[in-house]
Amino acid sequence: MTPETPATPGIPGDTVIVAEHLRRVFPRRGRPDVVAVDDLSFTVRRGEVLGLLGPNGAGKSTTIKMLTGILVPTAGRLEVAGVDPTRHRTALARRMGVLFGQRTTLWWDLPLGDSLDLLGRVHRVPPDRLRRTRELLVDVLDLGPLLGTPVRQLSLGQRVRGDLAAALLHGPDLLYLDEPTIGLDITSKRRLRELLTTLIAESGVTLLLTTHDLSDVEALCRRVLVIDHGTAIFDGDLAALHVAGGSARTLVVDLVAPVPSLEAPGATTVRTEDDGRRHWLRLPQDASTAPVIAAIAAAHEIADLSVREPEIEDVVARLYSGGGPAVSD
Ligand SMILES: Nc1ncnc2c1ncn2[C@@H]1O[C@H](COP(=O)(O)OP(=O)(O)OP(=O)(O)O)[C@@H](O)[C@H]1O
Repeated sequence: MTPETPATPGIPGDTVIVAEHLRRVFPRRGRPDVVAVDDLSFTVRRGEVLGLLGPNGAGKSTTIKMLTGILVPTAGRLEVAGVDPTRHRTALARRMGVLFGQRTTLWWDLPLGDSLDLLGRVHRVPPDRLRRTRELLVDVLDLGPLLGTPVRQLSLGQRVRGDLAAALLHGPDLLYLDEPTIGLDITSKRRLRELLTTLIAESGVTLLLTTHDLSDVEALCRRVLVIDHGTAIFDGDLAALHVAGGSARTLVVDLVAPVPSLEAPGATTVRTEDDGRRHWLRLPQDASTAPVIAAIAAAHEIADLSVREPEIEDVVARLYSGGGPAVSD
């Protein structure tokens, strides 16, 4: 494997991934080709945690597969740790961990422990280091009681934990997690997120995560890349995502005496119910509710009120559909 970092002018030296005008087409016999990834460009710096979001079929898994070298791009340029992943797949595999939540990389018929040992040998991890890392992962992922169980007998949550151990066994500094929490119960999800949070903080790993669970993104990612129809429609941090999605806070006001419409400076009434007793007012996400509440209270007797923060789900859904501002109701 050649250079560690890309020598592309204008790209910071700690950049680990460079994707430029990436395209991947799947030809189909007798039917139109599928353009899974289309003119996708982005960079990732060392230690960054990037959430890859997009609706079903947007091209997220195809992108991850190109990054790992499993799939060859039809066009465009891809550089991972300074090399072309399809030409240096084996060398990159030593520093890369991959988890596909929907399928296992473990041997189906082998006990989990044997699978892990075998993988350690495949990656040529020195025995001492393998033993230490294996012990640590077994402890943190609570795999002890499962080591003797054939992978096919593990529950989904147990299997994903086993797969995560497999992905981390050789100490990768680049981690691709494709839907790691899919199908997990709330407790397993929380544990996995906590583990990843610790890993990110302690090891400085670069992590690319695809998920449909936006609470994964809120828990783990600072930056998100939203893909739709194979191309990037947003690249930035979570705060910018709210701005791009037209996020709004919603003030729900219950009045003692009904009014047909409620006016307040800085807010727009978006809904009225209960014969004019309950009103929904929308404010920009960064606006203070205090002056709006004060203005309403000066003119009306308030029975109750609540503020609803925008849901990231609504914001992202708006982006997918290219729609207007997100309003929580
Ligand atoms: N091997 C293949 N042959 C033909 N078409 C494919 C192949 N792999 C993926 N596709 C198509 O490419 C498009 C992108 O698929 P991809 O799996 O990358 O999407 P995704 O964003 O990961 O979706 P999801 O959220 O549903 O997992 C889809 O239309 C899919 O049907």
